Amino acid sequence: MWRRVASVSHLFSHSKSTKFNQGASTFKIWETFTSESEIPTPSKGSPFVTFVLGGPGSGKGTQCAKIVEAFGFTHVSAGDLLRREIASGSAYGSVILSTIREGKIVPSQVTVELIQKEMESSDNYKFLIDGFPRSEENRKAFEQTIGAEPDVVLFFDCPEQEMVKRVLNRNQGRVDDNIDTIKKRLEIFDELNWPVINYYSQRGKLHKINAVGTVDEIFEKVRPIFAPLSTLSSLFGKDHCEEWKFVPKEAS
Ligand SMILES: Nc1ncnc2c1ncn2[C@@H]1O[C@H](COP(=O)(O)OP(=O)(O)O)[C@@H](O)[C@H]1O
Ligand SMILES: O=c1ccn([C@@H]2O[C@H](COP(=O)(O)OP(=O)(O)O)[C@@H](O)[C@H]2O)c(=O)[nH]1
Ligand SMILES: [Mg+2]
Repeated sequence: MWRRVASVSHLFSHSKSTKFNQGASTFKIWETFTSESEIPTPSKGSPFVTFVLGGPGSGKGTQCAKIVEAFGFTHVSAGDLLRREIASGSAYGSVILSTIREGKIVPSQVTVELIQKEMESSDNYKFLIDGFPRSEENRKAFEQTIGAEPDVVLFFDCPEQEMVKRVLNRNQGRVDDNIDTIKKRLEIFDELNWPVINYYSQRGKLHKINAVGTVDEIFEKVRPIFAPLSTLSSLFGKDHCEEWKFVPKEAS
């Protein structure tokens, strides 16, 4: 279900000044809409953020590519940003590399800064944040730094055996796609990611998707979650859609 909300000023209550929270006028625009007009009014815009969660090999990246193609999101993969940072020879590179090798989680400050830069350099307002947040600490750091909460949270639910099989067959030359690191990543996922999943489930934002099946079968479960976005785009145009927020169904 979709409804119009009082813009997004509530999303930015703890925020620093970022590209996305400078529109103090947006609440006034909503007041104008509710009191005087039935026609949606363009606002300064706000990010439409989707977090994409799931264990290693659950198919997050694969499904993100399909969502980008169908719904025009910008894909921000936290893992890819970290790997790019290593490849660039940055000061953080060696710490990131050893953390990834051990299957642990890179300090939130580093990851959030990379995500923030990526979001701010994009002209798009729809973002898929893939593989993040991996812990409650990650989640809180994002909220505080970016000043936004996710509108939608996808969780690809996949049995461990299937995840291990997929990761071992991934063939992308990743330093962490070996059986020892996968075991550690699964342990860390169990310990630190479940609290994040439960947090969003309690807030009614979580869409749990059974990640077993073909890529297309799984995408057919994802598609209806975003279908209202394209309906709104065709009815009102992009600017007007920035004024709409998704009100998710109860988590399944
Ligand atoms: N539904 C699926 N069935 C079988 N293999 C899949 C499926 N989805 C993705 N894969 C493959 O599994 C591996 C891991 O997928 P990926 O999207 O990288 O997962 P994640 O980003 O969650 O680690 C890749 O080699 C991918 O091609
Ligand atoms: O927010 C993040 C995302 C990734 N990682 C690190 O990067 C690795 C690979 O993450 P990616 O999301 O690429 O792995 P996937 O789940 O897709 O296999 C993880 O195991 C972590 O060590 C991290 O520390 N923080
Ligand atoms: Mg991935």
